[in-house]
Amino acid sequence: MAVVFRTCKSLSKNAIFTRGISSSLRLHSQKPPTPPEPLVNVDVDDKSGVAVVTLNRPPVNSLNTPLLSELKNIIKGLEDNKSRGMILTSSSETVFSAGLDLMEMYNAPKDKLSAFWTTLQSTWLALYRSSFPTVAAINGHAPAGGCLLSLSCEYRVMVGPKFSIGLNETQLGIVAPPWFVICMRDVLGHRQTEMALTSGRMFSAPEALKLGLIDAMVTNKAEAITEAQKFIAQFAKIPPLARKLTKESVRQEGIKYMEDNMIDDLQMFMDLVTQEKIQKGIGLYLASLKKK
Ligand SMILES: CC/C=C\CC/C=C/CC(=O)SCCNC(=O)CCNC(=O)[C@H](O)C(C)(C)COP(=O)(O)OP(=O)(O)OC[C@H]1O[C@@H](n2cnc3c(N)ncnc32)[C@H](O)[C@@H]1OP(=O)(O)O
Repeated sequence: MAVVFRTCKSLSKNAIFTRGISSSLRLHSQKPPTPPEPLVNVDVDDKSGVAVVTLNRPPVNSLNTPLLSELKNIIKGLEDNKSRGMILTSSSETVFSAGLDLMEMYNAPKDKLSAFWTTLQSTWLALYRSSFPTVAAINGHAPAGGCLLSLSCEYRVMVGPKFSIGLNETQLGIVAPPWFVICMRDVLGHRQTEMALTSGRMFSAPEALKLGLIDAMVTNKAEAITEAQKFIAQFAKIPPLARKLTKESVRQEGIKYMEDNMIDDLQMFMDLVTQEKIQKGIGLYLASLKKK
């Protein structure tokens, strides 16, 4: 495996300016700080050209603006490099992603909320319409936004039996936006989507397999990656342009929905998330998670 690019912008400045007592600017030298761990890692296999993209925001890979931005940049980089495929997974041993970072939505100023949602929209669109084959290797729990990322890929392999997956928004008193619904309907069909979404049900991996919410269940991450590689390998002889255009055609409803409704969708989110009772609900939910 060769690392092609890392998205972490290292804090390479080794000097800072501070304002002293005399108000004059002084230059202090200091040791270069250790660069923070990238929020998303990418490793491309030299032989197959397939990228393993690993969410890396402990403890639960909750999706905040910087992580989503990094993910979007990586997908764009893979597009530019005519990637042969992407496997999305997690560095955690128990959580694929806990979904949207609730801290980003709690007591946040409007400009931050807006930047958060628009980053989510564009990252989702980049993943959903990506030209290369995509597989989620779901090696842990995948509630809400974690499930959305998985549904946006073309194939889902999940480590089971103990992890769970689903769009649980209604259980939290919030509403899954229409593009979340489209993503689930793409995979489950109308009736099962209605049943799953109205109850906000989380499915164990075996239940998800039976329903078709995931395509395969394995017992560990290494097997998940191997299965994902096998899925992608079947496209080796399919002309990439024909594949890309066909995927776009099949996914046209979701793509068009987002392209035509970005602003309305943002407005819907802002109207909902800024309501007092929603804020109270998010606060209580966060407190219940921390109390566990
Ligand atoms: C109004 C909005 C309108 C429209 C938006 C609709 C779309 C929403 C989509 C979403 O994605 S909303 C997010 C929904 N996510 C969840 O319900 C998942 C909540 N988390 C869990 O169920 C569990 O954390 C887990 C099963 C994923 C993992 O369990 P475990 O390994 O036991 O970890 P902990 O629960 O102890 O969590 C560790 C740590 O992380 C914090 N945390 C967990 N999830 C989130 C999150 N989504 N956002 C922010 N922070 C989260 C948790 O509070 C713990 O914090 P500590 O400070 O105690 O370490």
